[in-house]
Amino acid sequence: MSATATQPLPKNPNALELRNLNFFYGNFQGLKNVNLGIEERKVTAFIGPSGCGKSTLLRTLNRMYSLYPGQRAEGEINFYGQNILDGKQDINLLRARIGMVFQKPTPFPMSIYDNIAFGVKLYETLSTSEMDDRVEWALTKAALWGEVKDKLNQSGLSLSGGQQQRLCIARSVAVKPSVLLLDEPTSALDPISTGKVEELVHELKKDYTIAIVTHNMQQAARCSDYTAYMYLGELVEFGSTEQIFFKPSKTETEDYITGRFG
Ligand SMILES: Nc1ncnc2c1ncn2[C@@H]1O[C@H](COP(=O)(O)OP(=O)(O)OP(=O)(O)O)[C@@H](O)[C@H]1O
Repeated sequence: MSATATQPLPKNPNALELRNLNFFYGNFQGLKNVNLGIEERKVTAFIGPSGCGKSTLLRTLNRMYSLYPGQRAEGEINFYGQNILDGKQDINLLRARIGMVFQKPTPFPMSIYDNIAFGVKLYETLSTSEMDDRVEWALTKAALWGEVKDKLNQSGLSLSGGQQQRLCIARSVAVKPSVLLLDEPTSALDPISTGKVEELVHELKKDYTIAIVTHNMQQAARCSDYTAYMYLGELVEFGSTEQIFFKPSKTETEDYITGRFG
């Protein structure tokens, strides 16, 4: 037997490393001492019952919370070695490098083309033809180009829900992030659109590190390489998706996975 057949594949470096991460909504502690590494160019899923802190955790990863007074994070979130919680971060640049897609599709009330170009213009000065290329590239990455290439001047709001969500993914991808945070990206979509977004996640992980919050256990099992099970603000268990689903080491995880929770 060759050596490679018995050895685990080498891991990619971690894009993000959370160390003793605590998060507070005023006096309420939403995350409790979370430690976790998010591997580069893999999909990490966050699962757990409603209110366990999945979205809170995702929102700390690009400091989305800092838009809201009274919310604060303590500890470290090292993004390729740099702690993004320290005061020196350029938040706009950080959000370009760590993009986020929300549960409900949120296209801007502008054309499909401008939905993509708008964010790019904040960070780069491109010629018209370079911008055309970037728009096509991002829409192709988001598996939407074929459906919209003849109507780029139509409003983004004229698209179906599933198309709008892929437009939002294209918008994030267009600024060439290294990490994509997806917060229940398919919960407002029908099964066909959900399937398309899941295929897209699979494609995108070749180039991007992805963290996805989902309520849908099958989705976590289908899409992710790693799964984190959270409960009451704590990270209960983290491991390969196969291990978490087939050999969870904690009873709490097993109860949740098998539907015995609650
Ligand atoms: N703006 C806020 N102010 C105060 N508490 C909040 C706020 N947002 C969330 N929380 C609380 O923080 C905890 C974690 O919420 P969070 O939205 O992260 O959970 P979740 O696991 O994503 O839940 P769901 O699956 O229902 O979306 C919950 O107890 C929630 O009530």
